[in-house]
Amino acid sequence: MWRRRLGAFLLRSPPSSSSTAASSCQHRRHHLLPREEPPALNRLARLFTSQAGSDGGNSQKPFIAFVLGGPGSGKGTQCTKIALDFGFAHLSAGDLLRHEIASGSEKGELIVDIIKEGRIVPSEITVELIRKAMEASNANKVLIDGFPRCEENRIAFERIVGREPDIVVFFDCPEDEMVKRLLGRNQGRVDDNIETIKKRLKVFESLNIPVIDYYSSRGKVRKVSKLFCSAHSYANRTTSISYIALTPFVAKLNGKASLSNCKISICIPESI
Ligand SMILES: Nc1ncnc2c1ncn2[C@@H]1O[C@H](COP(=O)(O)OP(=O)(O)O)[C@@H](O)[C@H]1O
Ligand SMILES: O=c1ccn([C@@H]2O[C@H](COP(=O)(O)OP(=O)(O)O)[C@@H](O)[C@H]2O)c(=O)[nH]1
Ligand SMILES: [Mg+2]
Repeated sequence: MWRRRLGAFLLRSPPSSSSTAASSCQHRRHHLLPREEPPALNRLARLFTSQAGSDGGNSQKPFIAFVLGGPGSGKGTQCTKIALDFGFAHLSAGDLLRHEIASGSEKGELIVDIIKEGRIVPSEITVELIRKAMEASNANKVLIDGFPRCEENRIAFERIVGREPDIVVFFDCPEDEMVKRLLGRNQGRVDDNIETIKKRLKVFESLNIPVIDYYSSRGKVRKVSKLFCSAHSYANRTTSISYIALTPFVAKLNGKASLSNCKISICIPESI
């Protein structure tokens, strides 16, 4: 009785309006975030069925999932697990930038200053690093973690790579939880201090949320709700939830035609 199914938390309505793409990284608030919906596993079944017949995995193009969420929302943690379990290549935009810094290049000097201030690195630098990493990985399923950070990033990616993502997984973590996690992350990062964290949170709200709104309006966003993102004592379940966000698509890629092959629901205590 104290348990309920939650697969449907991740299912969103189909696109209801056209894009509101901005041409540059502007500061603004947004109202098109995906809605929470009541349980409806039949909708999941329909979604799966509608995907199963399409060109699942046979095309030359890799399947692309953008993984977004505020700083400290758990993107990297979840991507590592998804990559292991589902055979995705995990490309972290932040790690690619930090790698460039570590290489001692001139570009790296510019990047480190921007990261210290919590600002966004010019699109052409990041997109080029991602494009090269995608090419080098030669993977047919790619998680792009922490990118695009703003509308300008998104537009540059779509122009240069010539693709939209297939889906966008969004970790909607409460701000206080993100701050707590970042302050405890202990990876010696130049940006995990309270001053920079405040700036990063502002940049996330004003520049990254519009990207999520945009993809939401195109029906691509699978949101992991605040409730589950903040459930730190249920880290494994949070992982299961990100599986659910991806499962219909992974099943499509694997060419599986039966729902019984998918992890389509999990049970959690009502209390969290
Ligand atoms: N569900 C969770 N509960 C508690 N701590 C978490 C959870 N997910 C991630 N963390 C921790 O929070 C910090 C930030 O996680 P990370 O995956 O690096 O987030 P992001 O990539 O979104 O910034 C890390 O120290 C990580 O171990
Ligand atoms: O596409 C990107 C990804 C990251 N960053 C910069 O790199 C920092 C760290 O990004 P990362 O994704 O590693 O941080 P996280 O959100 O995982 O804490 C960000 O604050 C930005 O300054 C950026 O400019 N563009
Ligand atoms: Mg990260």
